Amino acid sequence: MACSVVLSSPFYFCKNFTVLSLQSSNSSHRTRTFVAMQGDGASAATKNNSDLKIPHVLTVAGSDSGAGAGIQADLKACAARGVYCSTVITAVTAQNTVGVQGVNIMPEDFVAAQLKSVLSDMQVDVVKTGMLPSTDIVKVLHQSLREFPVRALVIDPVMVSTSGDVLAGPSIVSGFRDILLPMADIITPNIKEASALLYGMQLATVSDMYSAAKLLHCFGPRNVLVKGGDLPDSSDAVDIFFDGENFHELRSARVKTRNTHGTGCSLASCIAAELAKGSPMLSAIKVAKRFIGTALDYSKDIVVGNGPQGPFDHLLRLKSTSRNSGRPGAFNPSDLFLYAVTDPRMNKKWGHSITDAVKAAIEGGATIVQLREKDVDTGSFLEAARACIEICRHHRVPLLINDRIDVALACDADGVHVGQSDMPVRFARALLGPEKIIGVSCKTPEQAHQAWIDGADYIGCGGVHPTNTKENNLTVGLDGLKTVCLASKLPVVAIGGIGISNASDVMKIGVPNLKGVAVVSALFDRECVLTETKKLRAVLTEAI
Ligand SMILES: Nc1ncnc2c1ncn2[C@@H]1O[C@H](COP(=O)(O)OP(=O)(O)OP(=O)(O)O)[C@@H](O)[C@H]1O
Ligand SMILES: Cc1ncc(CO)c(N)n1
Ligand SMILES: [Mg+2]
Repeated sequence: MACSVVLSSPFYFCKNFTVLSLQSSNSSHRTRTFVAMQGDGASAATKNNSDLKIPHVLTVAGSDSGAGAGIQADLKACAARGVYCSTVITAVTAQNTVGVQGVNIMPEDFVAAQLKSVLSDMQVDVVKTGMLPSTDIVKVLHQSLREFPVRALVIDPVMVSTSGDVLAGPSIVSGFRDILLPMADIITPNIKEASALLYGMQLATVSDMYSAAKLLHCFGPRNVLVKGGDLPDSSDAVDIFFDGENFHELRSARVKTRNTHGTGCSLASCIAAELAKGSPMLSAIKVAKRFIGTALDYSKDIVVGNGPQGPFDHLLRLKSTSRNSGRPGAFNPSDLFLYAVTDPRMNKKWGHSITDAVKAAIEGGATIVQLREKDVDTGSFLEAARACIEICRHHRVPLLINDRIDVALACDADGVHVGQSDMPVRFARALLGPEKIIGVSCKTPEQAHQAWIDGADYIGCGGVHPTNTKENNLTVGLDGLKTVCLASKLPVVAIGGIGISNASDVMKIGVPNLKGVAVVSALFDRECVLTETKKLRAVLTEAI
């Protein structure tokens, strides 16, 4: 097969290469796979309670000691997508953000043993392959899949790492082409891999990617996704999908980051995960691509390692430092010391914008801010919250939202404060996740106990004294406050009718988990919020 023929005419190449024989061997395999798939599904339903079955991807790939790509990326991607992932390790690489320092290939009989262990026992839905470093391993995989058919096969024909290190030598290319591609439901080569599979065809443009996708389809996979992450001079991340009939050009904004190591492995694993959940191919690809883009964006500034290409964060937990600069991190009970609660009527009365009021309170010494924008429409509340969050992040002061979980989520606030008749804490926790701060108003030891059980971070106890910000509010007095503090396993902030004149008495009740006072009028129903906050701060500092 001459290279020049491939390069000069894709169509001619398809018609004249071994396409017909590939397709016929392919379709016979397909039939087997399909029949097996039907049987597999039926037996799964009779053997097990299928409702309890978790979607299962088996990855057959190499280990990356740096954990950005390979088996480790596959595990993280599947975990992030809510799918069980088992692993057959084909090679162990010594690898970091600089490159690949060593490769130790597993003996093929031990790869076979791993495959048998997993496939004979567990109900694997989808097999995804990554680094397959020898033709013998490719053959072993082929044999295992014939013995234990699965619903779908995703082949990521890993050959060269982005650092330029060879992960599967040129001898593997024919193994991919002749053995695996005809079995595949989808193949996901990057530009270099597509080129290698196509005998060195140059891929420099999106139009070349279209040609490559069509040519690769001739080798027998049902679907082809040519990934353009490494396409030079492209402001978008463009991938070309071809299902044998139609093309889809999938574009997303290219995230400016060094942390793209493992995008290919992760994309293929996400596709496998979505297929395992039952998605059709194109939706699986779209979900997977969006997931990679989000994860890259989320972790674009994290720094792991000193080399040119770092890993990204699949679990969206290691937050980008630029986006979250100033984010206060885990809840610190001492943040309750001077707790400022906003009030739109007071701001209106004194001609203060919400942002000016919040800024002044923080500059005066407030240690946490709660936006309590009653009777304000949702759009305006969100707008105010987004503006305030910038100020709070800048000063490393947590911002909480009163009542509105949706607003807190939309503006990525640090948490919420809920009342006894608002969203119950356990539901708020389920919606907000483990890291957001949740405070709840409590008047009794029973409520304080429940708050602890439900997963709140602090309680607000009051009204300690009568207040005009809450009508018909039962006051608990200093004694009631003390009783609740003693019963509470959570830190407490006192609220209700507290100001410069009585804050000291409140703090002096002498219970260690009373961490501070929350105030509305004492700061915001004043002409100069900055001055009043400074004065209150001085009183509180004096009292402890
Ligand atoms: N900077 C980026 N911003 C957004 N998406 C990207 C970026 N880089 C890659 N992608 C996307 O990530 C997916 C993987 O593509 P890529 O071409 O990087 O694979 P790969 O080279 O096999 O990856 P690997 O680094 O694991 O070898 C594709 O959907 C691609 O469009
Ligand atoms: C083990 C392994 N598999 C795949 C890749 C491709 O990113 C890599 N760098 N390392
Ligand atoms: Mg790449």
